[in-house]
Amino acid sequence: MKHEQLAVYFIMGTQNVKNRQALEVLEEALQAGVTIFQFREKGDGALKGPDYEQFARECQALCKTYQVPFIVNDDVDLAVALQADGVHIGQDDEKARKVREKIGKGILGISAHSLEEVKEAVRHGADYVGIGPVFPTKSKADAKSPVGTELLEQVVANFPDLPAVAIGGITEERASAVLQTGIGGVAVISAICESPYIQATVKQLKR
Ligand SMILES: Cc1ncc(COP(=O)(O)OP(=O)(O)O)c(N)n1
Ligand SMILES: Cc1nc(C(=O)O)sc1CCOP(=O)(O)O
Ligand SMILES: [Mg+2]
Repeated sequence: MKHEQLAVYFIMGTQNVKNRQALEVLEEALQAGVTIFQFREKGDGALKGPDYEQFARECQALCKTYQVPFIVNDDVDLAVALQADGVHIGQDDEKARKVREKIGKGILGISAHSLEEVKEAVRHGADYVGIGPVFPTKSKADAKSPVGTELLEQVVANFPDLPAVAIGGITEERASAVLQTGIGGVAVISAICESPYIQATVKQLKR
C-alpha cells in the first residue's frame, strides 16, 4: 500500500457517535477527504448480530462511493464475508499468519507498541503498522501506556519504507507534532466523531 493512503485514517463505530447518525458522520468525513476507514464496532453500546453486519455493509457502501479503502477491525470472518479491502489486528487478536491465509492479498494492518513489535509485524507481512497510543486516549478502555512521539521517530528511522500510522489521543492541535516525526499519517476516532466541523478538522489533521 502507498504511504499517502494512511494520511488521515478514520476509525468509527456507532458507540463513538453521540447525538448524530453514525453514517452521517462517516459521509461527512469521506467528503472532507479521509484517506482510509476502519469499521470498529466494539465496546459498550456497540451493535451486535444482524444490526452489526448491516451497519458494516452500509459503511462499506459509503466508502465504495468515495473510493476509500474499507478496513474491518478484529473480525476477520466479517472482512472475508464482505470482501473488505482489509483487516486490522492487534497483538491479542487472531494470529497474523492465519489472517493472511484468510484474506489473501487484502490489506493487513497490525498494531505495534514497540520497535520489536514493528519488526515482528513486518516479518508477518503487515502492509502497514498502527503505532500507539501516542497520547492518552479515552476511546479504548484497554489501551496501553502512551508511547510518545519518540517511538514514531524510531519507527521512521528504522523502517523508512514501511507504511505506518500514529494512533491514540491525536487531536487537531497535536497532529503537526506527530507528523513532524515523518510518520505516514494519523489515525483518529474522537477528533472526527466529536468535531462540530469535520471538514476543518480533517484539513487540520492533514497538515
Ligand atoms: C490503525 C490502528 N492502529 C491500532 C489499532 C488498535 O488495534 P488493537 O490493539 O487490536 O485494539 P482494538 O482496536 O481492536 O481495540 C487500530 N484499531 N487501528
Ligand atoms: C483504537 C485505538 N487503538 C489504539 C492503540 O494504541 O493501539 S488507541 C485507539 C483509540 C484511538 O481513539 P482516539 O483517536 O479517540 O484517541
Ligand atoms: Mg484488535
